[in-house]
Amino acid sequence: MNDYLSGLKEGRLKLHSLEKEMPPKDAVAVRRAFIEMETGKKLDKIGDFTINIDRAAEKNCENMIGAVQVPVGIAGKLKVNGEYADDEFYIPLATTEGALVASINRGCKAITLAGGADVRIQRDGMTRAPVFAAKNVVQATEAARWIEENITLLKEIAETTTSHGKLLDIRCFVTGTNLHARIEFFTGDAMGMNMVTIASEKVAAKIQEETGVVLVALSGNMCTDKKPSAINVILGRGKTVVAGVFLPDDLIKSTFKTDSKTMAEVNMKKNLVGSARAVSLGFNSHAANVIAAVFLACGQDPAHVVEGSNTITTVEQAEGGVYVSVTLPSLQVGTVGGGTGLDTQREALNLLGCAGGGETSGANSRKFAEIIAAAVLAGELSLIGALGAGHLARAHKQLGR
Ligand SMILES: CC(C)(COP(=O)([O-])OP(=O)([O-])OC[C@H]1O[C@@H](n2cnc3c(N)ncnc32)[C@H](O)[C@@H]1OP(=O)([O-])[O-])[C@@H](O)C(=O)NCCC(=O)NCCSC(=O)C[C@@](C)(O)CC(=O)[O-]
Ligand SMILES: NC(=O)C1=CN([C@@H]2O[C@H](COP(=O)(O)OP(=O)(O)OC[C@H]3O[C@@H](n4cnc5c(N)ncnc54)[C@H](OP(=O)(O)O)[C@@H]3O)[C@@H](O)[C@H]2O)C=CC1
Repeated sequence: MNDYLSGLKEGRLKLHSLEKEMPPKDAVAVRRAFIEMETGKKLDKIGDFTINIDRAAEKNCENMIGAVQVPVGIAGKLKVNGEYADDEFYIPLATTEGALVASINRGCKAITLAGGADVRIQRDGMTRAPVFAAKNVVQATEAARWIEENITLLKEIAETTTSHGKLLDIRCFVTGTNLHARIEFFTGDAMGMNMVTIASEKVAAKIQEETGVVLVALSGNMCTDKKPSAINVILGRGKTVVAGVFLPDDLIKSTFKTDSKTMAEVNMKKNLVGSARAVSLGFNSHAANVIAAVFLACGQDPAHVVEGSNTITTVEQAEGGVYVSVTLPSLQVGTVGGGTGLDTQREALNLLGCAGGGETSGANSRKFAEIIAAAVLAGELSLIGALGAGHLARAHKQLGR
């Protein structure tokens, strides 16, 4: 250990090269000891964890020194009436926000008593949008036309890079001399960002070769990855999912201590008018809370909570109750790849019955997406109910501090 520490101190060794000198388990320990030595801060809690270091240090995290732990709670059972998820589920939620699990749990109870959440996937496609520079608007337009006329050729080229990915469509956007090509792929059970980025590089090279426009950036932000954007709301990204449930008046009263008129009014004035006045892209109460908690528990890319937060919630009064729905235009999830292979995250996915590849390609990631949409519906119901009953502050006083 001391030799390595002095090597790091003297610059003979680099922190990120330790895995070349020793097994990942030792490299992580040496790196942590060096940081403790340099800073004088103890890291023994960060150094105490159970996930497999070999996998994490090689595939998920460079310069690894340990892991932080986030408490995982359970909500449910939650009955989901989906095309891929058709069962009752316990939902794993990683969070530090007191009252969140209780709230989602309450929503799950109401949904399950009401017969379950109906869930459907409207669209399934992950996107990458390279940007090209043209000499003038004529060349930009001609290149866009060439792309649209040669999608079959570009599809063949893209699919030489992946056995699971399928190119579905390319939409071109010309802005002056800029050409953005938004390429959409079916990515099976993977969330797909690495897959589509690798495939898009080959597609972009062919476009450049055939049309003379010059690739400026493989991601030109019209994808749009990890940023709020209207394009994802309108065209979708990842999975576009809709979930709904009818709640009868007696169930609203017994579970949420409020009534249908109040829930509809809270939704209209808060989620629709309030969000419009704020020019928010999220017309919901706290979809991001549910998505973040499931994402952390199940090894998803946490930055994709941004896209999930553009959910739209509706509450409509109907004969004898309310019909409540959530629409998630861009939910990006995978059950293989990324962080899904880490031991604890895989266990959480396994609890939902969707770890790994599905029986047919994409079946597991779609099942997972349907479960998340139903859980978002549960969270929305409970928070709207709590606001209607005037219980939000009380709940967080009792459970969150
Ligand atoms: C806290 C509750 C659920 C109490 O709700 P309640 O109705 O007063 O409690 P209850 O004792 O009558 O229990 C009803 C059900 O709630 C669940 N429940 C109740 N307690 C627990 C618990 N300890 N652990 C697990 N589950 C619990 C459980 O399902 C229970 O049924 P049971 O199983 O007993 O038949 C309710 O007041 C509530 O949901 N409040 C809202 C809290 C919330 O949604 N917070 C979200 C985070 S806020 C935020 O981050 C976003 C925000 C607010 O800023 C966004 C915005 O701008 O709107
Ligand atoms: N590169 C980028 O720009 C970005 C990367 N990311 C990161 O990308 C990672 C996720 O990328 P992703 O491509 O999902 O995962 P991986 O890069 O881990 O690749 C998943 C691979 O698994 C293979 N595979 C095996 N079984 C299946 C199956 N049933 N369905 C689909 N694929 C299967 C596929 O191989 P094959 O293709 O050969 O069929 C696929 O390419 C995350 O770590 C995320 O943080 C996030 C945003 C941007």
